[in-house]
Amino acid sequence: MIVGLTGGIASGKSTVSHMFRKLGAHIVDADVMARRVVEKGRPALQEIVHAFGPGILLEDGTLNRTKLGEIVFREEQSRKRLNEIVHPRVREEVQADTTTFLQSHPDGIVIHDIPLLFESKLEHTVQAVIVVYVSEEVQRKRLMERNNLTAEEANRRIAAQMPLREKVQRADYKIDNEGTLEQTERQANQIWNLLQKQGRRS
Ligand SMILES: CC(C)(COP(=O)(O)OP(=O)(O)OC[C@H]1O[C@@H](n2cnc3c(N)ncnc32)[C@H](O)[C@@H]1O)[C@@H](O)C(=O)NCCC(=O)NCCS
Ligand SMILES: Nc1ncnc2c1ncn2[C@@H]1O[C@H](COP(=O)(O)OP(=O)(O)OP(=O)(O)O)[C@@H](O)[C@H]1O
Repeated sequence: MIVGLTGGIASGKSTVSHMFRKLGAHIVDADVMARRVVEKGRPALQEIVHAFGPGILLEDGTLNRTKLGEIVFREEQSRKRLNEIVHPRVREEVQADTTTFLQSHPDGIVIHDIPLLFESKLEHTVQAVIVVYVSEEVQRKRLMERNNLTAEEANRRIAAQMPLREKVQRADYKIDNEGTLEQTERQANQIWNLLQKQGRRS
């Protein structure tokens, strides 16, 4: 069974995916895949240099993620260009990892942690979608603290995604991550039990 886990930037997807991992899920993290496909020597990195210029690399030849982030969260066209380079490769890696896992664990639950699941129209690739949500105020505060951003920078990143309330409306399961980690974990446990029942039925 494949389940999508999504939300807004800094709404708590990684926090929740760690909880599901502890419960026994196999997690496929799109952010991890997106880092892997742009490592030194990979064709996507060459394409990024072609599109954004050699100044987008650090001295050691790896991607300057801070600089690229500043560009793409400011300019929609640049973001689209980067997405065109990175997303098809991330999709391939997600699929390959999932196939390999399910071959050896046919009854396992695979969770696709994909921040842009709805934006990229990937709902049809999963059997259920879990959305992790917080209010926009808490989202901005946690994002500013985690990434050391100004309110304006954080707002630009939030605006680069579908509004979180729209994602909540499309969810099969919702996790309110505004409270304590214990409160979040309780919701994750309940959903895990429901997913196991759903898996046995299908
Ligand atoms: C712009 C980049 C270099 C910034 O790197 P950085 O290390 O600062 O951030 P990181 O990759 O950890 O992403 C943090 C969060 O930003 C959000 N985000 C990232 N890319 C995008 C995007 N293209 N559009 C909207 N939101 C995005 C996601 O919520 C993600 O979880 C990087 O995010 C990137 O390569 N983005 C393009 C690939 C992508 O879309 N990744 C997201 C899921 S596949
Ligand atoms: N319930 C909570 N209480 C307090 N802080 C939290 C809670 N959940 C998450 N955080 C913190 O909020 C920040 C964002 O959480 P996390 O990294 O899990 O979000 P994410 O949705 O995976 O982010 P991204 O989209 O950027 O990958 C982190 O610094 C995390 O430690």
